Amino acid sequence: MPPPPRRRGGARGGRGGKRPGSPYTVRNMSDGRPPRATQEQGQEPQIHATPAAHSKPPLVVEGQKPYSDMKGILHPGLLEGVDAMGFKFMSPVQEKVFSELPSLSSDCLVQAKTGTGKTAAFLLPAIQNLLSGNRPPRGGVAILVICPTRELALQIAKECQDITARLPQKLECHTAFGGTQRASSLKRFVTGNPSILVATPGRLDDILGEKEVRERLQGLKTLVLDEADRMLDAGFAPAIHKILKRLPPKSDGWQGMCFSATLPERVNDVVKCVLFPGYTSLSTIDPNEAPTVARVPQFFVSLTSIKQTFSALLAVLQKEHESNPDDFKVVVFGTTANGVGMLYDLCKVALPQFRTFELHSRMSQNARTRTTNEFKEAPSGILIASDVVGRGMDFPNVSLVIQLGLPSDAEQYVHRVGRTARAGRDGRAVIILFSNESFFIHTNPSLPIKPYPTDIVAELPKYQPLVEKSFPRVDEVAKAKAYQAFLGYNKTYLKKLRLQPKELVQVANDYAYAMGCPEPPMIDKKVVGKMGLKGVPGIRIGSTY
Ligand SMILES: Nc1ncnc2c1ncn2[C@@H]1O[C@H](COP(=O)(O)OP(=O)(O)OP(=O)(O)O)[C@@H](O)[C@H]1O
Repeated sequence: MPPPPRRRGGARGGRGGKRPGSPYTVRNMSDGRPPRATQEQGQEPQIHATPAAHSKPPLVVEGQKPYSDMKGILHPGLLEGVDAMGFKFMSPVQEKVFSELPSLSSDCLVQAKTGTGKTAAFLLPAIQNLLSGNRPPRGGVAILVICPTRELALQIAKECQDITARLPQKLECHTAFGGTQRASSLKRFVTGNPSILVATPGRLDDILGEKEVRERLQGLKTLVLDEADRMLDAGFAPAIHKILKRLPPKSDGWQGMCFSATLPERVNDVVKCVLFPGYTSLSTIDPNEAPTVARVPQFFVSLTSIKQTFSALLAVLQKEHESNPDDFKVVVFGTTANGVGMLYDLCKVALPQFRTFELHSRMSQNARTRTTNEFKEAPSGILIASDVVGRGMDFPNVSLVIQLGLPSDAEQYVHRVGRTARAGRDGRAVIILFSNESFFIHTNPSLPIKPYPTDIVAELPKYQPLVEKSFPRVDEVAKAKAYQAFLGYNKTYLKKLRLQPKELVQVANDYAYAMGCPEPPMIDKKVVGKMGLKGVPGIRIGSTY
């Protein structure tokens, strides 16, 4: 039985208000210079406006308070700003923050589902706070937002720019993230008047080494950790702690705000570094409910062999397209950047009828920003992506999310699913796992993932010829890199996959055969050593690229 046709946001009727149709620019540590026509390597990235309001139904459900109720609490310029963005009513998390925070400058830990307006829920109180007289001297940063990825930093800065666009006095929002020229952007920052700074941890930590930058942050009023659980996990926590050491001490009284769709228990132990004891904890999620959006039917396809991976991906894409040809904007998540590069090459060859996009950390920042903008504006198409856009990114109208391979944890699964069904729309999600990865479904029973409604596996032989015909046209180096990345990624999950190193190599070799490789690509001796796979039979030592 094919999946039923989907309804998209229409039941809520009406559309959001008008948004300007021209591209917005976000300054990257700049002081308001006009947008560039093209983007040169290392120069300021620009992010385009989310497409005009005609594609954007309101996020709100009946019974939410209108923003007009905030007269006298929010600055009239901010109210005009949100109105121009099409925000007539507060989303539940926005309403909760305004009604339940003891004051707009209170410390808080806030959880709400993906795509429900958390960005405005932290920007509005923080900016209002700044406007109410809590402004540091000229050139000082009042609001610092730290988030995990460059794309997200640009997106948050753009939303900040939209929100503040109608204020009588311009507030400069700067960004700081890697992949852009450090010296010139730093100069713009220290010579500008940056009231708000949106940054990723690596570059922020780096520029805080400069005395002038530290001085700019001495009057900090609000620190926001967006995707707080990610910012405080083992990967980012060391950088965050280093950053905190160079900011004014918490005892200076700055406000701490931590936001995420997922806040696992362990976060409570670490948020103390930015929140005072007694902080307000807010959630719009019932504790017995899964933190995925209820409107997203979620399915899994369990493969008997890794060899079926590619035919399964093509099968799911084609099936989903057949059932909803007019509503087909898809994000496919792979597990590694090189794996994503190869999948993109495959899809480009095998599915020429669709517009395909690729986005991962091995691309230049310019290419990443360009693809982000293009996919935001595309009415349909397939984005093959790694986790650089797994959290926070707001690509309008994504109708389907496919995850190919094991997510690192339940939180990552939830955030990826959250790229669909945003701002009140509907969406679907499918995860494709091979037998050893299927434990993910059983070990996360709270996730509402059901078997895919049709027996995809039985139909795979139909799709195999397309895989076999397409792979000879995919670059051999891309395949070799994907193979190596597959081994490296899965090596870290050996125990969970219930595989011995030798068995993993066999699985990886099957993956290579499925890509049409006559024999497994060679791997450099040093790399094999680093992976801890030295001496494991089945690996071919040598150099492929
Ligand atoms: N009050 C509102 N009315 C209409 N649209 C809104 C409102 N608030 C936010 N939106 C829109 O909803 C979409 C999702 O918002 P946002 O990106 O802030 O979600 P989020 O909760 O931060 O998601 P994630 O958990 O993925 O980071 C955006 O397109 C935003 O412009």
